[in-house]
Amino acid sequence: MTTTDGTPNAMTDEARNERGPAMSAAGTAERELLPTATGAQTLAVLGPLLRRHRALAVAAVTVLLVGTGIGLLTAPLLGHIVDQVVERRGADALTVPMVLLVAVAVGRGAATAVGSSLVARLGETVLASLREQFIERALRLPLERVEQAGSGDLTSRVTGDVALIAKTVRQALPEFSRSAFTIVLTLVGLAVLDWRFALVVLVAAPVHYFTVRWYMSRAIPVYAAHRVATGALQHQLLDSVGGVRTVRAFRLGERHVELVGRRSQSAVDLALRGNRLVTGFFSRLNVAEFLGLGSVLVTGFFLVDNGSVSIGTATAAALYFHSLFNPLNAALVLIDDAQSAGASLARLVGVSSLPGEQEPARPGVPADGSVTVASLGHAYVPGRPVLREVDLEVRSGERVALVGASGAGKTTLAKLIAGIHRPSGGSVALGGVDTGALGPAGIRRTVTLISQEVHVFAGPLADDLRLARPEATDEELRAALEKVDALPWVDELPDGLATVVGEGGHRLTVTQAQHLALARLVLADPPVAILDEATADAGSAGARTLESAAARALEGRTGLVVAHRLTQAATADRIVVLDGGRVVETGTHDDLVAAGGRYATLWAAWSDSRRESEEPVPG
Ligand SMILES: Nc1ncnc2c1ncn2[C@@H]1O[C@H](COP(=O)(O)OP(=O)(O)OP(=O)(O)O)[C@@H](O)[C@H]1O
Repeated sequence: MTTTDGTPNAMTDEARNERGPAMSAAGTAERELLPTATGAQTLAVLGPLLRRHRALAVAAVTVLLVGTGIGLLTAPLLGHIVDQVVERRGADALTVPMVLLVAVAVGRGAATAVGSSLVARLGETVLASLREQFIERALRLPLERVEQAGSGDLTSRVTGDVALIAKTVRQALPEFSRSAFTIVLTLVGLAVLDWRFALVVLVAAPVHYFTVRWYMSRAIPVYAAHRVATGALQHQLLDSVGGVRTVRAFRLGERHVELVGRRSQSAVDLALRGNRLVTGFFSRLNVAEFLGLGSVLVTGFFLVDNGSVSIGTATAAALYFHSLFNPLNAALVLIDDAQSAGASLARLVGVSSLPGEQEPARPGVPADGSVTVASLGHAYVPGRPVLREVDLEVRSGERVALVGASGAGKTTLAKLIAGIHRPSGGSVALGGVDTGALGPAGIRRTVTLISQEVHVFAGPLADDLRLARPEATDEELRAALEKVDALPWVDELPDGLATVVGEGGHRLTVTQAQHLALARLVLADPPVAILDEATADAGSAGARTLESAAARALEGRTGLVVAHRLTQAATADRIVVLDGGRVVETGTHDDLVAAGGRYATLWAAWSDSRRESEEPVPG
């Protein structure tokens, strides 16, 4: 199905969820969050992405290695200078090593800058591919799955997790690579000076090893739990703030404050636990530094004493070890960032590896615009059906109004026909083909649903319209707008079709946004269109304008209209009345009024309310 408003329907359903106190109180409590990938699954997704950029990866590693190698010359050069001074060789003997020191600094700086930027580029490129993969899959997730998890879970992955990985890729990854190379090459440099130096440096290694193990075993679950807690908190905030009217109406304020407080407390507790771990981690690293440097100095003393090495070499060894402090600490601290980024990455990959919509091998082709609903039933919550045994036959080109009290199941029926939800029972066929055999893409081509919450995408108005038909010319866009009576106001916009609308642009009224949705419907030109409350929210004058626009947009196609304004029902070919999830009446307006049943009661109430507001009642 297509919603011409293009809104991921999660928001629509948030609004629906908002309605009942039952959900507000309990619905957020037990959500089945979207999955998080295991380490192996994450690597399995990252591997091919990295392989695609092998040349860039090799170039980045080579340049960084060269830069680090050049930097390692600093310590021996300083050691050489110390030897020259000890041997009282005079100032001239220092010229060459000094010039070399400057050359080493410049060479190392240049190579490190180029290498870091190559690593960052590699990281950004891989992240971009991963993000595209994630968004592509997220948009194709079955709506039920997103609803089960709560839209906050998906939103926090798209925003928080992606931002965290991006930050790590930009800042931590280049530094981590530099540090790792420096550590390895410095150890090699120590061994070249004298193998005994390399050996004693390893005294500190067990402390490092156990510190990292101690930290990782505690930090991984804490970070993973922290991200989950933040997702849950974000969802709770969306629920409580987004549903503020319902919360107030049902006096659920205290309950919601308590829920937000509880979720917020659990996020804070986990953050504090993370902080305590970091402090413990650094104290242990200081012990390792003390042990390592002490060992190198004592070894240097004995080696110089027995004449095995010069004072300059011992100095170089001490400088080497000292120069390990920064990269070692940086690399270990970055493990912290890597942990968080790893947890976020696993959450992205978890969504990317969910099964998406399945297209049938040979999708069927609808013969016409007819809609056949047979024994249709649906329950959002198992055991609580909201539609039962609904049978409905809509002829191609017919206009049917769905009428009923609030909660009768009109929107649910509309969504099941549009393929947004999969029915719990029964079947829907479009143009004689079962929706299962049509597949998601086939359903999208056949039905367009316009819901009340029309989303106007930020950008030029023409682009917004072309979402429905990308290849449409400006003339076709204008014709579609004219058909739904929107051309006059579009022509009056500062830049006409090129006017930037939506977030940050020209603000459209509710009626104008609905006009756009109807124009998109005309452009998409599906054989079946469903208008769900499309005119309900526009105020009386706006609603009348939209009613005639909607009637024109439905010309030449099958139209199902969820009619809150019964004037829309009165002009339909047929009216289907729903009550408690069942079809209780079907017929024309005149027949149903004459029958004196459910519809006649609704019509009488509607007419009374209209008379009170002194609007002419048709029919
Ligand atoms: N996403 C959802 N999750 C759980 N229950 C839902 C969901 N959407 C709707 N419901 C419930 O299903 C029932 C039918 O709702 P539906 O929106 O289909 O009725 P409606 O006739 O369109 O109502 P209205 O005229 O108020 O829009 C209601 O009890 C509603 O609370």
